[in-house]
Amino acid sequence: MNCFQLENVSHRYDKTTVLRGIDLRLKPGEILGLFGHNGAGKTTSIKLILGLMKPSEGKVTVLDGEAGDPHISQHIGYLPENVMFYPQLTGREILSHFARLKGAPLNQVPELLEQVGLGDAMNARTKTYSKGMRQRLGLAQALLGKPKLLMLDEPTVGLDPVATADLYRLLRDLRNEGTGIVLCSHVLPGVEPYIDRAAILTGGTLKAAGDLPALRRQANMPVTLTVKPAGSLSELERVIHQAKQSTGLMMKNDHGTLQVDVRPSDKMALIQTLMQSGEVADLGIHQPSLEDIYVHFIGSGGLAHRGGSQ
Ligand SMILES: Nc1ncnc2c1ncn2[C@@H]1O[C@H](COP(=O)(O)OP(=O)(O)OP(=O)(O)O)[C@@H](O)[C@H]1O
Repeated sequence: MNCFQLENVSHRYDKTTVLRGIDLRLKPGEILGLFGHNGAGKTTSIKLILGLMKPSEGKVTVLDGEAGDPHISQHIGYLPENVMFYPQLTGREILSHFARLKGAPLNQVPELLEQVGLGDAMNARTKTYSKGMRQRLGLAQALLGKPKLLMLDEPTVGLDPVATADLYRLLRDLRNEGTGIVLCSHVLPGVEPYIDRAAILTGGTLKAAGDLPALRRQANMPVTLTVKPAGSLSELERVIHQAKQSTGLMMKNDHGTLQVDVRPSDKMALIQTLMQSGEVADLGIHQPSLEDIYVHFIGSGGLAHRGGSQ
């Protein structure tokens, strides 16, 4: 079973095409990070999976059924980008209301509020909640009924670093219990260890999708070696220049340490040359991070989009 599958999906608002030929799927027990600049098409993709809209072209399958079918929707949890609640009601009252709407057992309510860290505040009116507390209440709402597919649009907005780490840990637990999770965001720092795969959208097109090693291979970005000389820096530079892999190498002296950018396929050979030279006191290897990969795929077009109208 797939939690969802998009097959050659395109979508238009009036005459403007905002998604083009998207192929993407999510398996149970997997966390997919859906990343893209403002206006890339993340929310539109989510709305299609939720069945709030039909795609202009292509097919959307959710939990092996049709997107929007109420029998399917009851197994989906959704945290929208902007959560709003009745200010006069308490967190507990609000969550109980959503539980009734969703047909979820009411005894889940206090349990979930504890789980998201609102145990002490569940009987306070939400007008007294901070932004982060409202976000946690939104998350509790999304978790009602133990969804098989959980879709979170910008879930870390308003959360402090500790709450963000708590959220990611909670998502990992749910993932381990078999929930398929979509984490939709343009906030990348910190998310890398918690996702299984990333999909990078730009201008309505899926630029890349896969786990981090696959994305690294696809991007073929250089690996950076930080090399500390055992003796003189110039001798170390000479060894690197003479190395067979030196074509296209970028080298920079950073306070007496060399930063060397090397193609992934040349990395091991260069490390061997360096170690055999006896000129290396210490060596660090820095793979491109998710943020580096994102910037690589989004490119300057992404910068233009990010400074765009949204
Ligand atoms: N209801 C709508 N009618 C017309 N155009 C829309 C509508 N909703 C979104 N769009 C346009 O579709 C494109 C994709 O928007 P979408 O909200 O899916 O992007 P996003 O990646 O979620 O962006 P953000 O990170 O800013 O939330 C944008 O150009 C946006 O202006």
